[in-house]
Amino acid sequence: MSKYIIKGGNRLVGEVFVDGAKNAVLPILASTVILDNVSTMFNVPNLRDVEMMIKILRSIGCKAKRIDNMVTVDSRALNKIDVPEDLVRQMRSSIILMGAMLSRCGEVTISYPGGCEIGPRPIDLHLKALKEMGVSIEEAHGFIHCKAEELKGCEIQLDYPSVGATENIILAAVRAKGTTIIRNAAREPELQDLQKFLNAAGCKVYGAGTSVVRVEGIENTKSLSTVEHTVIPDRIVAGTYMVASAITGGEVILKNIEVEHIQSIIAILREAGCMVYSNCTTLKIIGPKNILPLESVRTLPYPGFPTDMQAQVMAMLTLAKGTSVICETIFENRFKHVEELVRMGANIKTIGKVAVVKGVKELTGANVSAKDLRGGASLVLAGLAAKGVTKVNNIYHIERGYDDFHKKLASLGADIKKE
Ligand SMILES: CC(=O)N[C@H]1[C@@H](OP(=O)(O)OP(=O)(O)OC[C@H]2O[C@@H](n3ccc(=O)[nH]c3=O)[C@H](O)[C@@H]2O)O[C@H](CO)[C@@H](O)[C@@H]1O
Ligand SMILES: C=C(OP(=O)(O)O)C(=O)O
Repeated sequence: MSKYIIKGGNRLVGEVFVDGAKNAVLPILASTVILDNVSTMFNVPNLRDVEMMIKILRSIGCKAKRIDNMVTVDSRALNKIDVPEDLVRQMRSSIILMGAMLSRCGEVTISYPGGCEIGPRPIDLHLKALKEMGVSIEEAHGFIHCKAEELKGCEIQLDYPSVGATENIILAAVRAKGTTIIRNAAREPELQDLQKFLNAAGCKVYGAGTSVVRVEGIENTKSLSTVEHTVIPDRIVAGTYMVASAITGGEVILKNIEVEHIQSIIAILREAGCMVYSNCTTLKIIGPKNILPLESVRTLPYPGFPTDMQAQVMAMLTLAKGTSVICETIFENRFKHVEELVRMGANIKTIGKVAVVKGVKELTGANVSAKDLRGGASLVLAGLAAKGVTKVNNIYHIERGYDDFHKKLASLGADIKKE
């Protein structure tokens, strides 16, 4: 199994291009099945999860082709309603095919999804909403069979602004009879990108990015057209390179960002002493001489500070001049990186949802293991600043979400290689 070998201590300097967002392109790829047409996506990152979604689409009869960062999906020949279990179990986003397939075929059999093990990740909100839309659901032997004679638009009040549930409901609703209103919808930017893609094809989705989304169902698919869509930049990848600059006292320029999407990350990094200058699509971040501790970092649904940046910011705070407190409110078990950071000399104590990080003078290189995607990225960041050599094992987790991570870090001056 591959690993990253990092010799820490280099200050990162230079420019890095931020690729398209994994969490935007995955639901968009799933939604191509609804259109019964040809869709072309640009700025598609080369990631394990994206390749998995493309494999799933092919397995149900779609034709999908990648040329560099452009992916074309022709969903006209879709001919199966069973989504293969081995592929579905490899990532979380596969569950979004439930809404998409219901829209296209009125029926789907799918297993429970996989993805990062960051706590229990139920799909009760997805299923409850689909039932309200007239879907009958049978669960047995780890499979979910959904069928709807007719999908009915309705008013759905989500108990929690779940990203995946909001996406699934939107996709089920675009071809339902009547109008669907989702209240307490997730407001993440990836939902706005999904809306943009769907509406470019002729769907009628309004309000994505706010907590009330309205979808007017289209009964005749003949009115849907082919789409060309450029995926939004990945705000979490951007945040990760920002921390790479911060933790090494570096000076990094990020190209292809959407500054509005990363305001909460910018705020946290400024509080930690970084200098950040930006316009809409480019940002420069200069790491501080001394990282300042943060009294309270709390992960929250967008526009709050993202849970997907918690581990990376924790890596940075292990070297702060003082004690920081991090509260993880989204996932129940998203501190698996802590014991690995401790191996590198970090001083971190966790009690339930809270981690207390006492800054240490230096981290030391160690043999560590990625347990999930962002936790894995945090170990690489820690390795960039640590004294000596860090080996990060199980990097297949990291490759789910970062395109050419080691090459991009190396181009900024990091001493990192993949073996
Ligand atoms: C592919 C993708 O886009 N993944 C992102 C998405 O995951 P995902 O869509 O899985 O995250 P959700 O917003 O659904 O989950 C947030 C919280 O709600 C809970 N929940 C969710 C659904 C449900 O039916 N019942 C329930 O209890 C989850 O267990 C979790 O505690 O949003 C998360 C929160 O920003 C991010 O960390 C993930 O990177
Ligand atoms: C948790 C993540 O992804 P997923 O929801 O696909 O597991 C993530 O991107 O950090």
